[in-house]
Amino acid sequence: MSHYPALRLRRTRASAWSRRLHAETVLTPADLIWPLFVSEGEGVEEPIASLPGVSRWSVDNIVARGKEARDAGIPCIALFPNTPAGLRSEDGREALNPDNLMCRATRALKDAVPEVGVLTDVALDPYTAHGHDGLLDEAGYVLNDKTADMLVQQALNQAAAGADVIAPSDMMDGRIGLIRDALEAENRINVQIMSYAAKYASGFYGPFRDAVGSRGLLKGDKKTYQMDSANAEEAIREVALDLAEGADSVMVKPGLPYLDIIVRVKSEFGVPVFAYQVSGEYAMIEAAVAAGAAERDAVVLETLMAFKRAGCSGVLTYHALHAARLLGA
Ligand SMILES: NCc1[nH]cc(CCC(=O)O)c1CC(=O)O
Ligand SMILES: [Mg+2]
Repeated sequence: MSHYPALRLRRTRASAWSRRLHAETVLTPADLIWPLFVSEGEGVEEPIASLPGVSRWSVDNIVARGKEARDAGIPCIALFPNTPAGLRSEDGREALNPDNLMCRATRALKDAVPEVGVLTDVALDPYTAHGHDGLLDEAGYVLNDKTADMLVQQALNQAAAGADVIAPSDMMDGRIGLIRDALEAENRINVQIMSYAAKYASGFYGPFRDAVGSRGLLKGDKKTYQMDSANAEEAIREVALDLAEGADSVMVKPGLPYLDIIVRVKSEFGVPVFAYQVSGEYAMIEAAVAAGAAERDAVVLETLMAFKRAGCSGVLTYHALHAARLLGA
């Protein structure tokens, strides 16, 4: 082992070509999943105040975004609906409607840009009148098994519309195995499941709840089903169960505050791990940029690289299109 002055770690950093040559991690457009919010109507773009730069789009405009994704080299889009108020109910049954917003957007995307993957969110919160991810008992507790039965039907509904990846974000116990069995029974053997396996009850979801219209409806919090930020061992158990039940990949969410969880999951299981850089994280970056405290391009790419360095296969990020264009297809 040589020492200074023979050993100088700055030597390989001295020029751009050498920094590129020595980079341990790469970030490309292929690492990005772009979350999009779907609204009713035609030709509609609805900006979301708490998520500056992000809009809800009607199905026709979602197709246009799909083409942008393809052209920028983004492999996959994630869809979330802003269900019209009149279609929200106690049991969220609109989630099972084969012509709901998600299914229409999925069909339109698979029709127009089949080469882009479509990942659909399985959870009832965009469809319930109370904004929770499942069915409530009289005391307001989210019922696990009855909710899981609904989630299975919701997943089958999305798969029938053409979803490539089913992504349950509800945190009910046992739902991955139930969904996998149901997909097998319908012979949808190549539909993937990306489990939101370690999803924390977080203060970083606020702008998302504005985007899907559930913030004003939500009573209480989601701490009886989403994880406690104090816990890491429990995240390992969640991931182990979802993998045993048939998940193809697992997600950690939110992103940057939970990089330690990503590292542990990756080293423990060696499976594809994804991070969701959530709405509040996006909003923090945009607020810092607006305040003149940060330069957007630099912090966007730096945070996305952090996920790759931690071991992620990819990242769901509202900055996906911007980042993909910076990186070049
Ligand atoms: N099923 C709910 C869901 N799916 C994705 C997000 C958050 C994503 C984001 O903040 O960007 C949430 C919010 C919540 O759990 O209340
Ligand atoms: Mg679980």
